[in-house]
Amino acid sequence: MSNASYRDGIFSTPLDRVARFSFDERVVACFPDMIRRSVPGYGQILAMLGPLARRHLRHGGHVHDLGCSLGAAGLALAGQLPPDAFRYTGIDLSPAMVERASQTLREECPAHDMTVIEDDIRRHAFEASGMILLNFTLQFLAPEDRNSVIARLYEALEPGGVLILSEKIVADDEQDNAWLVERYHDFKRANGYSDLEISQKRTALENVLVPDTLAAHHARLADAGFSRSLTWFQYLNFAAVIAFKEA
Ligand SMILES: Nc1ncnc2c1ncn2[C@@H]1O[C@H](C[S@+](CC[C@H]([NH3+])C(=O)[O-])CC(=O)[O-])[C@@H](O)[C@H]1O
Ligand SMILES: O=C(O)C(=O)Cc1ccccc1
Repeated sequence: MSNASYRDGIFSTPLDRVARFSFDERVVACFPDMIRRSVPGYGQILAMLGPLARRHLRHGGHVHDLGCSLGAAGLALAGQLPPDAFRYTGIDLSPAMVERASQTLREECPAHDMTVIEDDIRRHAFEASGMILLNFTLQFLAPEDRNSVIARLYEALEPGGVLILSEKIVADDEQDNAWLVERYHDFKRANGYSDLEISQKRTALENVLVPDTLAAHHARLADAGFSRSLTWFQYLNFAAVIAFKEA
C-alpha cells in the first residue's frame, strides 16, 4: 500500500444513509489529517509521551500501544528517545492500519525495536509491560467490555508501571456537556470542517464511540487495582489520564 496521506473529506458530501464509522482503507488514507483536525490536544498528548517514558519506564522497558492506528505514538517515542531506551509493540484490529503502521515504523525509525501486531485487544494475551498506551481506543470498545480490558492491562503491567489513557469524555452535568460539545464543534469548524461534515460524522459515531465521564474512568481504574490515577490533560471534551501500579 502507498504511504500517501490525504485530507479528510469522508463526510463532505451529503450521504443518503450515513454508515457506522469504521477504520477502513478510506479512513486510513486520511487518518493523520482526520485525527489532528478532530482531536483537540492530540499533538500535545503525543509530545508528552517521551517525557512520561523518561520518568516512568525503566531503561529498555516494553511499551504497548493499544489501538495504535498508524503508530503515531511509536513515532513520537522514537523521535524523543534513543533506540535502547524502549521496545515498542503496537496492536490494532484494522488490517489496513497495521499494514501501514508497520511500513511507516520500518521506514521512519529503522534503528528502534518496533513491532505492530494485528489483534483484538479484548482477547490479546499481553506480555509484561512497563508502559501501556490507550490513546483514544477504549472509547471504541463496547461499554460492557471496558472493565475487563482495564483489569487485564493492570495484570500485564509490571510493578511501578503506568497506563496512559486518552479519551473523548462526557461531562456529568448536562449543561456543561452541551457547552463543551458546542465548543468542540467550533474547534472542528475552525479546522476546516463544514456543518455537514460535523453532523454526518456525529451520526456515523453514534453507538460506535461511546464516551465515559472522567469520574467513571477513575472509578474503573481504581476497581482494576491501580493505586492512583490523575487527569494530566484536558482540552474541551478530550482528556488524558495516567494510572499508576504500585511498585
Ligand atoms: N478491539 C480492538 N482491538 C484493537 N484495536 C482496536 C479495537 N477497536 C478499535 N481499535 C482501533 O483503535 C484505533 C482507534 S484510533 C487510535 C489513535 C492512535 N492510538 C493514535 O495515537 O494515533 C482513535 C480515533 O480514531 O479517534 C483504530 O485504529 C481502531 O482500528
Ligand atoms: O471527529 C469526531 O467527531 C471525534 O469525536 C474524534 C474522532 C477522530 C477520529 C476518528 C473518530 C473520531
